[in-house]
Amino acid sequence: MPTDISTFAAKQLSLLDSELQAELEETQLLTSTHAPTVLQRAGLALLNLTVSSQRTGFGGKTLLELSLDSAVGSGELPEHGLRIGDIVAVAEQPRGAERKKDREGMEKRGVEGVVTKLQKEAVTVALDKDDAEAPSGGNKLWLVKLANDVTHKRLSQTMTRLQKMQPAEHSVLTQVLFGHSSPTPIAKDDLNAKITWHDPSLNESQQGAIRFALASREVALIHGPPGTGKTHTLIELILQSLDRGQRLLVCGPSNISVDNIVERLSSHKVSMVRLGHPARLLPGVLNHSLDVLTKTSDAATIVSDIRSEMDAKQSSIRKTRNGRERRAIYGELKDLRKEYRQRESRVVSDLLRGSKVVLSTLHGAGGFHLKDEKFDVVIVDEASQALESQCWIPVLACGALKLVLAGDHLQLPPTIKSLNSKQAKASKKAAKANVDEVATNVASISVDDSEKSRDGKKGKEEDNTLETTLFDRLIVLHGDGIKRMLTTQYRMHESIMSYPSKALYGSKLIAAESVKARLLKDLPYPVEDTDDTREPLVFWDTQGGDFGEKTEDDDSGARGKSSLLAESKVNEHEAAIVRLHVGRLIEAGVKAEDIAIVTPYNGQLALLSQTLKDRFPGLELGSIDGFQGREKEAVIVSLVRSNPEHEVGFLGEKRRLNVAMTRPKRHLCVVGDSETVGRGSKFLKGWMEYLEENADLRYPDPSELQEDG
Ligand SMILES: Nc1ncnc2c1ncn2[C@@H]1O[C@H](COP(=O)(O)OP(=O)(O)OP(=O)(O)O)[C@@H](O)[C@H]1O
Repeated sequence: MPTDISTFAAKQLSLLDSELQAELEETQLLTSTHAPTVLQRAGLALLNLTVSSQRTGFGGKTLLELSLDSAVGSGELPEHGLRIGDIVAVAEQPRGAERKKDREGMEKRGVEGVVTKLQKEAVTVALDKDDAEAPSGGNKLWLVKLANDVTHKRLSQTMTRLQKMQPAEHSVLTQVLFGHSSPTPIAKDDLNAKITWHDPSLNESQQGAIRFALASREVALIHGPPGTGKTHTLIELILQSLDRGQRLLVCGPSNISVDNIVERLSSHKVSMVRLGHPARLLPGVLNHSLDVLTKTSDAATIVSDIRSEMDAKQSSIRKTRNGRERRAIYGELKDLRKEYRQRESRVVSDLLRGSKVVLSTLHGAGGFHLKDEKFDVVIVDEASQALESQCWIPVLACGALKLVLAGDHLQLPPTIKSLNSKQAKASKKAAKANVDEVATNVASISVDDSEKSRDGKKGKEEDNTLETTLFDRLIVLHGDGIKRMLTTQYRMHESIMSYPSKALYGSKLIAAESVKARLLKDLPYPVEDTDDTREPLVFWDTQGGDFGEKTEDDDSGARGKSSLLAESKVNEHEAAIVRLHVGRLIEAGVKAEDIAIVTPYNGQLALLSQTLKDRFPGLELGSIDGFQGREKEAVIVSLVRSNPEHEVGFLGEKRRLNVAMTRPKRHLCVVGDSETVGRGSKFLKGWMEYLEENADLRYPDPSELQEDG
């Protein structure tokens, strides 16, 4: 059934609005109810700053470097949670009694900008407005993090554009993406055409996926389960498309996903440009950044001359004696900036025009640089981690004829805040003891909905929600015929892989020869052969013991905003088993940095971190959600839930469990109560049964477990 494009876009717009509201509520709640010092402690503000330098950055923007006022003490900034790309306001620091009132007006009077550089002693902010007068001289300044509505603006612009398009303006690709026409059938000859592979080691399913993507006219999905070489496959697809004279726009939801591709492409001498602020890019990809190329290419001198002139003017502002002098300089800077932009944009468009591959985040593809650029194919990596509206940014920006999405819809989708806050409200009402699931990520209620819609059992209406990704929706719309799955995985021991393969991937996964029997005892450094290091799969079953979970207030004062909302679960006995198991692995010689502990509950994570971080430096501890995309030699999963009601909370989300159980290479140790967990869902029941039959089963002996207070 085709979807009405304008109705779809309108619904997305309203969902995006709720999402923004949820984010604003969270941030405003924090800034309006807490004193600046509290905000600083929570990592959301920096106090007692002064401008240590002012210069011109990419796009002619003013860069303010802020460091601690020397009257305040040592040069290092206090610990903070600011990240590059955060939107902040910089303003004069309010004094004494006026503090609260001043803070309320801060957004109006201060200047806004984006954090572009973080050093131990300074933070650099690129100001948004050209003519914003940077706060200068005299008083101390402070900086506070604001809600980021930039992303939202671009998403809603994109959806508004889609909404307003007349049917005649819809490209063939757009029509296929909404089911108004079917994808052009692929001719057998096209699929079997002779191909000279750049990488002869590609396996059959990878080659098949590339052939399929090359032969598809409008859309192709590459389904890459954990460790199956999705990015590896995309690199070959990019090279093959270039061989066919195509021009490509390659995107991912995060900077790291894009950089990963740039790094791997760079050995192939491809003419490419990476869009995006250099401060957010990996050092290894800087040579391909548009900003850096603009400075280093032959044409760059005409830009750098004028940049030096602007810098000189910027620094002279600080020496001015009155407002008139300052205004005069701002006037001159305005003219210079105009000239600078004209020259810079000539250099930029020459560079872009000469590039066969342009890479950027999905969001970055909506910038002005690509306004007049045309591409044959848009390729999106990690597409099941992106909102549908994000994927439309590159598609609409460059008039693409074809879209290739690579991802795995059976791992976790992007985080949706409005869902969390809805669920927070619902669960607060629903149960006294059961409020914790808001702490981490996606709500299981709605996730179940989207799972059903993937199975095609749900009505069309439910397909249009934020958490339904484009990847999901296209499978429902056009069926499995538009996707190809990669089936050889290069990460996990066969017994670690088997259950997720059977339960989620139609038993199609195959463990590559090189990994299927790898054990910890075979690591390339000395590891003893013990009961633990020769086992790929261990299950510590706590059923029947006195191993109940507890609900805890999360008052750790940690800086994630979620921690301010969360109550969480802990299970001290499980923590003791985890400590015992880690201790044994390390004693056998496994390096701490080769071991990770993951758990879905922040409370459990905090408890484990307290007692293990110092004892075993290098050991990694994290939430399951934060570990997506990663791998380790050994992974210990603490499931936490153990209660007479058989409540499993968000363990019920099989995509979360899938992520947890597919991170390890050689050893997976599960700690949990099979009695509680096994009643959670069909998937969990099956998993417990699989573990009981295939894992090395352990039953905790209380005398061995050392507990921490
Ligand atoms: N054909 C192949 N032959 C041998 N090794 C391969 C092959 N394809 C991929 N690999 C290896 O498998 C690992 C995973 O590859 P890659 O990073 O491309 O996977 P991915 O699917 O993008 O990752 P993720 O599992 O996080 O989605 C890498 O170490 C890669 O070198």
